Amino acid sequence: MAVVASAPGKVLITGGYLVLERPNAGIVLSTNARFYAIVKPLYDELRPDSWAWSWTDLKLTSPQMGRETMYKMSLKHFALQCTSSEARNPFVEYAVQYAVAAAYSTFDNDKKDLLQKLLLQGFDITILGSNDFYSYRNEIEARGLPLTPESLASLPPFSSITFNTEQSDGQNSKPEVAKTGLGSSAAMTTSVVAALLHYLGVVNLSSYSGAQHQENLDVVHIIAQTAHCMAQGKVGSGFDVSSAVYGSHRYVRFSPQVISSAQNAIRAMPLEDVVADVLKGKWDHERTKFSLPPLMNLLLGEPGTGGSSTPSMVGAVKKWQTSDPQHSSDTWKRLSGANTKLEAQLSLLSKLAEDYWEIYKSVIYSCSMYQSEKWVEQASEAVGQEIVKALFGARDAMLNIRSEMKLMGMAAGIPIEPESQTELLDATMNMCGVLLAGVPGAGGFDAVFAVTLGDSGNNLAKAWSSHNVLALLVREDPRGVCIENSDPRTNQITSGMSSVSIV
Ligand SMILES: Nc1ncnc2c1ncn2[C@@H]1O[C@H](COP(=O)(O)OP(=O)(O)O)[C@@H](O)[C@H]1O
Ligand SMILES: C[C@@](O)(CCOP(=O)(O)OP(=O)(O)O)CC(=O)O
Repeated sequence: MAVVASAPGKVLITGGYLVLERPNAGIVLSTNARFYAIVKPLYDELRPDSWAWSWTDLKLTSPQMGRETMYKMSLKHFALQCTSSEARNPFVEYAVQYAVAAAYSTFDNDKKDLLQKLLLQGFDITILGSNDFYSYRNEIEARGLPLTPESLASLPPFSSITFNTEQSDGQNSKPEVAKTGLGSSAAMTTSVVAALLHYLGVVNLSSYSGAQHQENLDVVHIIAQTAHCMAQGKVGSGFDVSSAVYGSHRYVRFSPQVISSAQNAIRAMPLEDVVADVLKGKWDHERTKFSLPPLMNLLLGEPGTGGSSTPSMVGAVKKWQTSDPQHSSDTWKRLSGANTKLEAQLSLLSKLAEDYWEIYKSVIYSCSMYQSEKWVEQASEAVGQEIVKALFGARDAMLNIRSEMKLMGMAAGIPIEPESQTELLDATMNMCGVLLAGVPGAGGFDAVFAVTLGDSGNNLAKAWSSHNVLALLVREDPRGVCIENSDPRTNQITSGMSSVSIV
């Protein structure tokens, strides 16, 4: 029986760079862009001679990249050998090795016998990412379609991915595939780990509540986070894996030493012991409930194509921190203050919505029809004025975040908020019903985000389109990893809009 798991992509709205260091927090919103992993046995029956095998087979299919890769996996130390000429996928390789090792390290002997049988049937894994993870601007332009969300919705689900062809040119290098910046590798790793852990019986992800479910999610998180770090060859803050597992939240990173046994593993320690160690480690990441206040929407707009490579930008910021400790620390303090302020204003707005729903609703809908300079006129009594004050508090905090991030980029010699994005964000923040806008995560040339009030998102999408910016179909969706009932290709899952095929 096939197991299908899915995990969401993310947008980091506050905390870029700072979230790399504890105890700075980042606000990460998960989205309705999801990555799917479908896991089933490669062979329906156990082959008669399989008892003597010391290797099993793994087939990994990525239809969107036109890749089908075959591996042999050692049943002794879970090493993977690629037996086809296709490109390898380190994220999935580590996900498979760590998930299988997690089963070995947690099962008693009876369960290990069953596990052995499952392994001998081989693994057939298919991975699929929602279109929203990838840039389709070039395709839309090539087809002569307008740069609108409707054109995006007309693409078939799980369309082929475009590779960036430009040569890497150091700091401003482009990633391998043309991406929007929603964290495809973290969502991919998490979906594969969740599907495998569920398939092997390490966790049961079918029930969606209670303490047991939280514990199961924590196991998925630990294995996915460790596999993702190993595949990337670096330890980032982990907000992307965390949101792929838990959904939207306020994140404080884990202490990096918690995965040190995995990093030092090559030294002859069996992988199941390494994974047992990592599972027992003191995972101290924090995740606090957080989502956008009611009647506010997240929108993403793609001004260019291809995105920016995060690791080189992080490297440049770290170099600047070492070379100019005084100024960099001052900038980080100011940024941290502005991040905290934005978070506080959004929380206050959620609270005001809870306590005074009717007034909140009426003020937000009124403001959604005007530019911010007219918002003060939309509130007549005390609570309404408090709501408008909080809206301005959030805007001001965002403006401070943007200017500090821009300065940080200039000091570090990288385009965190490049001039072209500044112009776009300023224009966006001046449109009717737009609360705030910014560059998510590491910034650069990935898609920008905006938070809009009421129904003003449609007008913003139209305005963006006239500025040559493609409004994506992505919206906030606070759900984390989950088990799906079926293959998403049979459901025709799209980004919340029905698909009209034009091919
Ligand atoms: N559909 C897919 N099939 C196979 N591999 C994929 C797919 N989508 C993404 N990847 C892998 O994930 C990598 C992108 O990861 P990364 O550069 O971290 O970008 P992101 O910011 O989206 O996580 C790609 O280079 C590719 O190796
Ligand atoms: C700089 C960072 O703090 C945020 C990067 O955020 P992005 O959302 O830009 O991430 P990618 O999907 O990897 O491009 C690095 C980190 O937190 O690991």
